[in-house]
Amino acid sequence: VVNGEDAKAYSWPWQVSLQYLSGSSYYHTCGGTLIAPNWVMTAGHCISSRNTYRVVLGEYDLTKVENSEQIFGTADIIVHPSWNSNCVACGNDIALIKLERSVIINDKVQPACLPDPGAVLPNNYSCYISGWGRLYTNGPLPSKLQQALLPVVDHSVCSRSDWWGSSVKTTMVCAGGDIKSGCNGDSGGPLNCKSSNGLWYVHGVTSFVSSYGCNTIQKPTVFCRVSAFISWINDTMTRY
Ligand SMILES: CC(C)c1ccc(NC(=O)[C@@H]2CCCN2C(=O)[C@H](CCCC[NH3+])NC(=O)C(F)(F)F)cc1
Repeated sequence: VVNGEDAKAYSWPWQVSLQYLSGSSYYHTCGGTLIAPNWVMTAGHCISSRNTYRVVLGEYDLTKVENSEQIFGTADIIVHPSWNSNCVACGNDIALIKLERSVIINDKVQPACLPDPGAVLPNNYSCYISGWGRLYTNGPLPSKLQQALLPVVDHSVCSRSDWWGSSVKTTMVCAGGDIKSGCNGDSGGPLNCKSSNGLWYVHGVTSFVSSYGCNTIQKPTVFCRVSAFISWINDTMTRY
């Protein structure tokens, strides 16, 4: 997250650190969202069949053991069947991870609410991105979870030729476009949006930023629009 701030510890209790095994150590590679006691939602581009992953919940400072962490192996990983790793512009950048067992729900680990099917947020609606992605383009990863307020940019603006043009589809959500943005390592994490009922809903899965720089003006962070995939999510959680 570029130009964000330290999140309050455990204030996004559905935030996940997806980590891959390299040698004898695990490394943070992507974010994710807990959506059920044994299911995590992340980005399709975070998954490689060559990797072994683990999922950490109740995480805050990646460099410390805080005794709130719950660590799980994966029982199954289902990448959206229409995800094409050669075409991030095509969308469908979403995957589901079935955990080897259910999490212990507590004040630091809770599932997120998902939006109603088809729900589209209006231009300028305030949402927060959260993650342990780079603090600036080509910069370091933070230790503590970061967050930044990113206003939603509706499709009509986001698809303007001097914005993302036809690279952005209606199955995506744009947010930001100024000096705040997601950055590499935030992939797969949540776009957290507060509803009028006072609950937080995850409307986006962090998908891409400009390859010219994470916080490039008029290149908002682009998210997979969760409300376009509710049926697939429910079907998949039922079938696997
Ligand atoms: C739509 C198309 C023109 C396009 C637009 C933007 C990109 N961006 C990028 O490639 C930049 C550079 C590093 C990784 N990256 C990204 O945007 C990666 C996803 C890459 C998926 C494609 N391999 N995502 C992230 O870094 C993020 F923002 F989700 F945390 C790539 C392609």
